[in-house]
Amino acid sequence: MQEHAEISVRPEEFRQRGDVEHREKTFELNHVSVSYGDSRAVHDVSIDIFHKNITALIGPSGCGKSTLLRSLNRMNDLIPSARVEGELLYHGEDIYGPKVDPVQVRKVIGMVFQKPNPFPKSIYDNVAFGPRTTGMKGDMDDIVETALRRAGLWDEVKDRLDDNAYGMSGGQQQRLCIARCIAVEPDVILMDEPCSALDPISTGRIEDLMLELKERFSIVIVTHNMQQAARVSDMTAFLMVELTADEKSRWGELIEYDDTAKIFTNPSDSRTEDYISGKVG
Ligand SMILES: Nc1ncnc2c1ncn2[C@@H]1O[C@H](COP(=O)(O)OP(=O)(O)OP(=O)(O)O)[C@@H](O)[C@H]1O
Repeated sequence: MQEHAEISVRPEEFRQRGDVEHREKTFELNHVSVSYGDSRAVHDVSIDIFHKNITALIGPSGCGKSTLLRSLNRMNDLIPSARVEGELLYHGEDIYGPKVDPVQVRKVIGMVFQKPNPFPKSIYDNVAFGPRTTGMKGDMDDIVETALRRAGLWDEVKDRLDDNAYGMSGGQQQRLCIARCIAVEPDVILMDEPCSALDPISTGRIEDLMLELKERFSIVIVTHNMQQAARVSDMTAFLMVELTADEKSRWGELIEYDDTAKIFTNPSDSRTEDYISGKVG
């Protein structure tokens, strides 16, 4: 953590607090909107995202799920036209505060992408990359092994750590990317459709892994797969694309946010029900 950063919560410190296992807020979004240039992608989202929960963002293509996800760790900063409005608090602190270092934010709030994107390096070096870059203390072999174990990959790769990551299967590569993300001990893992490039067996392994990882990390996942959201998530946010009458402008809006069980069995909004039941979408 750089001295000037306003974000003062350290994951290890947060984990040591004994009384926060459930429903402690990791994020508070108050009237968050994200635009690209003049075009609004997500409008006026207010939700709390809870500690050690899996939170799913679902909704039809273009409703702004990925945009909203990227706003949680300032990945949108990397898109020059992107602008975030409203208040986005992380453990009570403004993540867009003027003194916050976005690089530090992305270390504490890691991200796994749709397509596995390992570096063209050895399996070991992929996992060691983050800890080396951030100057993490400790024995590097231990750090790498712990991350690979937590990602459910150790037994498969322990005898080939020097092999190039490109020689792994897609599912293994995605678990390697998860290992790379957790090697720097983040607090939150953002996952943008992490299984969409994977076969059903690899998808099942990642879902099992998510359920294990939430013992330690908060997870926010964008998924097109409603069964996946229903299977793994604790909370679900459903977004939809809204259109102006002349259909010239469109933007994403939050329709409903609740316990996943409620969203999938007894949603409050008929639009959620229509989407979940496949009537629209
Ligand atoms: N880098 C960008 N520059 C300009 N517009 C963008 C950019 N990324 C997304 N958008 C626009 O923002 C809106 C929301 O896109 P976003 O990818 O967040 O939606 P999504 O719900 O994740 O979609 P999908 O499910 O298809 O991935 C869309 O209209 C999209 O065209």
